[in-house]
This record gives sequence, C-alpha cells and structure tokens, in this order.
Amino acid sequence: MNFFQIKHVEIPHQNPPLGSKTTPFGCLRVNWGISANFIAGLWFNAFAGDSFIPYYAGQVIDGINKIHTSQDQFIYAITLMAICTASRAACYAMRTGLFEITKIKFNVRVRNLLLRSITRQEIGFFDSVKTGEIISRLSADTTITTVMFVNNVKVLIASFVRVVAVLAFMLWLSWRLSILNLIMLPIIAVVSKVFGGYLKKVAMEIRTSFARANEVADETCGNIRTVRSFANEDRECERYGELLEDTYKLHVRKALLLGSFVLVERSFDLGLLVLTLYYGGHLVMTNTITAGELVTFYLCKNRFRVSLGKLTVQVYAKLMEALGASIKVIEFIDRVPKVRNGGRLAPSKLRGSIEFKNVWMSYPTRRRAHVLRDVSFKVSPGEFVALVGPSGSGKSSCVNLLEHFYETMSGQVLLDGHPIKAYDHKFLHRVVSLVGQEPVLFARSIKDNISYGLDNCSLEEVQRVARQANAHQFIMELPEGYETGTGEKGMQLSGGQKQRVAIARALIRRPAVLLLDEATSALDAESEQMVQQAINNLDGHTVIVVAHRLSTVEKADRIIVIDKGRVVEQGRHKELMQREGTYADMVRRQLLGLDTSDDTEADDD
Ligand SMILES: Nc1ncnc2c1ncn2[C@@H]1O[C@H](COP(=O)(O)OP(=O)(O)OP(=O)(O)O)[C@@H](O)[C@H]1O
Repeated sequence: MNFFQIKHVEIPHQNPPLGSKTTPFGCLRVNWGISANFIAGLWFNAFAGDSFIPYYAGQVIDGINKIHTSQDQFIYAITLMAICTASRAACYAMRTGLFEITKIKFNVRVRNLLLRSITRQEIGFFDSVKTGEIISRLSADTTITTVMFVNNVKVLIASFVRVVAVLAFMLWLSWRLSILNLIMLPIIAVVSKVFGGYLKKVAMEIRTSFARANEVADETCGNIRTVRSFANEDRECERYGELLEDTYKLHVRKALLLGSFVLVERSFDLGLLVLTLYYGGHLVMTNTITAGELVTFYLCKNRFRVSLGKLTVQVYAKLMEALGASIKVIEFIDRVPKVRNGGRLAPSKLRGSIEFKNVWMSYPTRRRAHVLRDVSFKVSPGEFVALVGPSGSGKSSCVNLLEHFYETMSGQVLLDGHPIKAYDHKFLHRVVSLVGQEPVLFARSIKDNISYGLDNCSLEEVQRVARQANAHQFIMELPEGYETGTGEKGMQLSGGQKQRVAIARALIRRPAVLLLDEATSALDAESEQMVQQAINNLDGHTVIVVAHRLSTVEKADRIIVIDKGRVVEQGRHKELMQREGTYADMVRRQLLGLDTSDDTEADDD
C-alpha cells in the first residue's frame, strides 16, 4: 500500500482473474522519481518549516536582546527565516498539486474496478442487492473512500515527518521540557483508539443508511409511472424522509463523538501549556536556557501538538471513517461471482441441440423452493419448441438456465452435448439470443439498440433484421428513422414496438438458439402473426418459445408442458389435444375465455 507510487493508473482491459485480490490499495503503479522528490520535499518542508523557522524566530528574539552591541545575529536570523519560509511554501505547493492528481487517479481507478466487478457478478447477486445500493457504493462511497483516504494519507505522512523532526529538535533544545510534553503521548494514543473504534462503526452505519435512502429514491424515480398511477408520491417521499432522518441521527452521534474527542484532547493541551510555561520560566530564571530558546521550544511544541493532533483526530479518526465507507466498496470489488463464466469452449460451428438432464433448480434467494424438479427434455437442432404451462410453473427458469444466469442444483443443461457452463461467456451469448418478457432498450438510437454489443454493423444489416421482426415500417415512420432515440429503458416506444426492436436485436446475431420468452405478448394479432411467420421461417435456428397464448404455438414442432416445475406432457398440438391432458384443458379454457394462468407457486421442500 504505497500511495507515492503512482505513475499512471492502469485500467485492465481484461477482467482480473477471479478470486484474485484486486483492492485499489494494492494496484497503484510505481514512479520512483516522483516518489523520491515527493518524500524529499516533505522532509524538507517539515524540517525547514517546523524546526528552522521556530529556531530562527528564537534567534531573532536573542538578536533583539543583543542589538545594542551587534546587528549581525538579528539580520542573519531574519534572512534565514525568510529563506526557510519561501522553501516551505514551494514544497507545500508541490505536495498539494501531487496529491490532487493522486486523488482523482485513485478515484477513477476504484470506480472502474467496482463497476467491472459488479458487472461480473452472477444474476442472483442482483436479486438480493438493489440498484440503489450499488449506485450509492459507486458514487458516494467511492468518493469518500478515495478523497478521505488520499487526503488523510497526505496529512499522515506530513504530520508523521513533522512530529519526528520537531521532536528531535525539541529534545536537542531541552530534554527536560521535552519529557514533560511526552508524558501525554500514551494517554492520547489510548483515547484515539477508543474514539476511532466508535467512529469506524458509526461511519459504516451512515454509509448503509445512505444506501438504503438511495434505494428508495432510485426505485421511486425508476418507477415514477407506477408511483404516479397509484398517487403514492407523498408516501414514497415520506419513506425517503424517514430513512434520511435515520442518517441524520447517525450524523449527530458522529458529531457528538468527534466533539467529545476534541474536548478531551484540548483539555490535555491546556494543562500541558500551563506546565510548559511554568517550568520553562523557571529554567530561564536559572539560566539553563535563554528566553529565545524558550520561545523556540514553545513554537516547536505547538507545531508538535498540532501535528500530533492531526495524526490522531484528523488522520486516525478520519481514516477509520474512510475505512467504514470503503469496507463495502472493497467487499464488492473483491467479491468472487458465485456463477463463474470461466468456460473456454467456443466451437466454430454450433448445431443448436439442447438437452435438460434431470435438472433441479432453486433461486439463491429462496434456496428451499425447488422451481424445477427433475426436468428432462431434448431439443434437436433447428427444432421449434414451445414451453407452455400455468404461470409460475418454471418456464422462464428453463430459459434462465439456458442463458447461464443461474446454475442447476443438480442435473445438467447441455448445448450440443456440452454443459452450458463449459462455453465461453461471450460466445454463449452470441449463439444463444434471448428476447425477454419485458425487453429493456437503452437510451440511445434504434439502430444502436438493434446492433447492441456488435461492432461495425451496417445500416443494411440492421434494416434486414428489423424487416424480419416487422419493425421496419414503424421505424421509418418515426421522425429520425433508425436514428430516433428510444428514451430511458425505451420508454418513448410502445410495448409492441419495444418488443419488435428487441426481436431484431436478437436476430441480428444470427443465433443458433433463439429464446423467446413471451416476446410477442404486447403485439396486436396482425403484428404477432407476422413476427411469428418470420420466426417460423428462420432457417437453421433452434427456437424455444415460452407462450401463454396457446394459439401462437400450435405450429410448433413440439410443445412441452411444464406444471409445478415438472414436465408433464410433450408432443405436437394434435397429439396433445387427443391426449385430453393438461394441455388440452388449457386450450379449452382459453377458447372459452377462462383464465389459464393460475399460479403454481413452488413448494418449499
Ligand atoms: N429471481 C427469482 N428469485 C426467486 N424466485 C424466483 C425468481 N424468478 C422466479 N422465481 C420463482 O420461480 C418460480 C417459477 O418462475 P418462472 O418465472 O420460471 O415461471 P413461469 O412459468 O415463467 O411464469 P410466467 O408464465 O408467469 O412467466 C415462481 O414461483 C417464481 O416466484
């Protein structure tokens, strides 16, 4: 952990190996040139400023006493004092500039490492950690960590050097007066330790409390339409206010702690001042030291106390506070994802066969609820398969496994005979494309949304897939065509338009496996039929469709019926209708306009 060793901050282009410790404190690079100058500057600063200036101030006093016999000592002392002051100012300027650069470099590095680590976490992590907390860690906590840390390391080094230099000078001036001043050190150390411990705890609570308030603000602003439609703005603001009130109370606790600490420290200081002047006056009267030396000692003692105070209150206590804020940041940076994307398999050709082999699954947040139970089925290359079943039966969970968002508890999900996790992360998501239930678009142009994650995609290619997804016509009717912005999360498009853009985004990758999870649910019958037609015409792609509207999957090569996490039937539409089982019942209920979406919650085992 060397904070002077900064040449440049390298942001790794590749992810650091999983499990490797990547704390920001360990990754600053070395520039010995700057470090050496820097340390030398600080030493000189400390010596010149804090030892020689008081020394020559004392010499000036003694020079004044002898001014009637010679002016030399007086002039000499003033000249050297001026030189020391100028050098000190130059060193101070250098130190300030270097630390400002260090601070921003450190901040940039911590933020980069944090986002890089967060985006590598498994999807289950985002089920339990809310976006508001992540944003809070990324913004406020990284700033506190880096600004406080670097600022205090600056003060720590400067104060430490000053304490050592000034103490040596004080001992040289008068060991008696020095010892008198040193007896307070152990007491201050104990007091600092106790207060520092409390401060670290409060600082952590403050950060967590801020993160909670941020979660509410993030949720409210992110879902403002829902909040407005329930006229719940005031309630949300009250919730936010209550959480901020908690933060305020914690800040009051911190202020009281700091105040008490300063009070204790200043009381020691006052007692010591009286003792030093009393005993120092006695030494001058007995001709052990001169009046000028007492002035020098007094000035040195003040600097010693200020520096020691900084080492304790400002540095120790504030470093503890920074540590409180940084614990979560470092924890997130060092977190090893529970689902590893460490596969290396990336064959040049993928046929697109899929097999679920005795798969059991539960979500990390509800370990005991099995959402898939011994699920087994096969999908051949180029087959069009539909997953149907009541709401909550586990259809999307199958899709989640195929995307390697989660891992199975037991059993295997195979793609072309290899476990999904054996595939390279980037390769897998190029050959397996998903259009989810609520597709999310990014706040950029339609063209950029369709070509998301791909480099050098031509407009012709984008238009080709947009036509396939039945989106071209509505896009051309927009004021700026393919350059039209979609707004945050695609809010400036209708649900059906969003779905068509999302389908085009999946098709442009020419995936070997296309997963459509209720991807056409927001389309009108005509658009749905056209998109469906396009999907049916896809050649050489394996297509898995999750659908509630059973009329859309009648033409599927195979329909797999899932109920309560188990495969209960499979076959073509006709076969299943003849079987008079769950599927036939669902179709009949839908034809009669009855609800088929009775929830089948996973049972706790
Ligand atoms: N991220 C999650 N964390 C915990 N439980 C989840 C999560 N996602 C889904 N579940 C639970 O898993 C079960 C199966 O959900 P899944 O989304 O697979 O059902 P589905 O058949 O696709 O339902 P629908 O047709 O309504 O989309 C449900 O009980 C659901 O509550």
